[in-house]
Parts: sequence; structure tokens; C-alpha cells
Amino acid sequence: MFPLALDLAGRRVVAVGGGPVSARRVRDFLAAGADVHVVSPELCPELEAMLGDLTWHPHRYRDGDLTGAWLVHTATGDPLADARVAAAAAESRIWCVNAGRAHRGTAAVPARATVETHAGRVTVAVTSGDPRRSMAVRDWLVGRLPLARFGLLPRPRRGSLRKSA
Ligand SMILES: C[C@@]1(CC(=O)O)c2cc3[nH]c(cc4nc(cc5[nH]c(cc(n2)[C@H]1CCC(=O)O)[C@@](C)(CC(=O)O)[C@@H]5CCC(=O)O)C(CC(=O)O)=C4CCC(=O)O)c(CCC(=O)O)c3CC(=O)O
Ligand SMILES: NC(=O)C1=CN([C@@H]2O[C@H](COP(=O)(O)OP(=O)(O)OC[C@H]3O[C@@H](n4cnc5c(N)ncnc54)[C@H](O)[C@@H]3O)[C@@H](O)[C@H]2O)C=CC1
Repeated sequence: MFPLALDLAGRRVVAVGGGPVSARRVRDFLAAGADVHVVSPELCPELEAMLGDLTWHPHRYRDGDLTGAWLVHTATGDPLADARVAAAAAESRIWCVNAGRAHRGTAAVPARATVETHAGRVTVAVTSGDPRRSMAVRDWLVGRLPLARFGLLPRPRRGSLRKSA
């Protein structure tokens, strides 16, 4: 895997599936300023609460739903549906996170944490292929960041050390 930082601002991200895993990632896509479209016949309460900030397509995934997307995320709980989404994304050369099957997508979400400093945000991202290990390494690293060594001052405010996941 090759780590990249994506500028999602104003860009269409299509999330297929309306459950808690989709909700967790959609929350962060929205925080990054993405134009989020959710394709799912139903939404969990966390996604319902975000309805004012996203476009909901209330049906099961079908051909054409990925049109215009820069990034696709699929978490339907149905391996066949996820595989269909991932295959359509690959066909159109759109990066796709397949949350149900790590090795059937073309991208993965690393464990992340953002520290606010006087000079802006510093984000730590860890990927290892094993989410629990990545979370543990992320927690260890971010708890020990020697900001002063880099001439940075922590900017203490509510949520200044935010695990984004
Ligand atoms: C490959 C990857 C692809 C992708 O991006 O989706 C992937 C795949 C899978 N995750 C699964 C399970 C869980 N994942 C989490 C949590 C996180 N998962 C994240 C990333 C990734 N998960 C990508 C790898 C990134 C890397 O390289 O490390 C984190 C780091 C980032 C984020 O989500 O933002 C986030 C940290 C949240 C935080 O920071 O707090 C938890 C814990 C929880 O939910 O509390 C569980 C339950 C575990 C348990 O129960 O033990 C399953 C099995 C599903 C099943 O079997 O049903 C698969 C599928 C598979 O492995 O095939
Ligand atoms: N990558 C990760 O970090 C993690 C991944 N998972 C995996 O993510 C997947 C989803 O998990 P949850 O959100 O808990 O599942 P869930 O079953 O609660 O939600 C699935 C959602 O997808 C919708 N859906 C089902 N078929 C669809 C289709 N054909 N088109 C569009 N939407 C469809 C459902 O209506 C529901 O809203 C599971 O495969 C789970 O194993 C679970 C934990 C963490």
C-alpha cells in the first residue's frame, strides 16, 4: 500500500451501505469537505443525523451510482454487493475502499489522529493491514509526539487530540 493524503474538498465521494461502518467513514469524509452521496435502501441513526450534509440515494446499489465519484467506499455487509461495487469502481479507475474485504478494494483507510498546533494540524496515519495493530501504533505515536522538538506548540482546545476514525 502506498500512503497518500487526499484533498476531498468539494469532490464527490460515494459511500455504498447505510450501516455504522459507512457512518464512521462518512463522518470523516464530510469533515474533509467532501460532497458525499450515500447509496443504501436504509440508513442507521448516525447517518440519519447527517442527512442535512449529504445526498441520500435510497435504493440498493445499481449501475451508474458511481458516476462522477473521485472515491468510493463500500460497506454493505454483502460480499457480493461489495464486490460488484469494487469491480465497477476498478472499471472506471476510481479508488475504492472495500470495508468488507480488505484485499478486494484498491484503497484502505489508515488509523488516524490529528493534533492541533499553533502552526496548524499535524496528522498521524498508520497502516499495517491489521486495523487493531494500526490503532495501537497510532495511539502510542500520537501520545508521544515531541511537538517542541519541531518548534510546535500544542493548541489546547476541546477535541485538540482527535482520533478520527
Ligand atoms: C483493510 C481495512 C480496509 C478499510 O479501510 O476498510 C480494514 C478492513 C477491516 N476492518 C475490519 C474490522 C475492524 N476494523 C476496525 C477499525 C478500523 N479499521 C480501520 C481500517 C481498516 N479496516 C483498513 C486497514 C487499515 C490498516 O492498514 O490498518 C481503521 C484503522 C480506520 C478507520 O476505519 O477509519 C479503524 C480504526 C478506528 C479507530 O481509529 O478508532 C474495528 C474496530 C472497531 O470497529 O471498533 C474492527 C473490528 C475488529 C474486531 O472485531 O476485532 C474487518 C473485518 C470485518 C469483519 O470481519 O466483519 C475488515 C475487513 C478485512 O480485514 O477483510
Ligand atoms: N473496515 C472496517 O473498519 C470494518 C468493516 N466491517 C465490515 O463492514 C461491513 C458493514 O458493516 P456494518 O455497517 O456494521 O453493516 P450493516 O449490516 O449494519 O449495514 C449494511 C448497510 O448496507 C445496506 N445495504 C445492504 N445491501 C446493499 C446494497 N446492495 N446496496 C446498498 N446498500 C446496501 C444495508 O441496508 C445497511 O444499511 C461488514 O462487511 C463488516 O464486516 C466491520 C467493522 C469494521
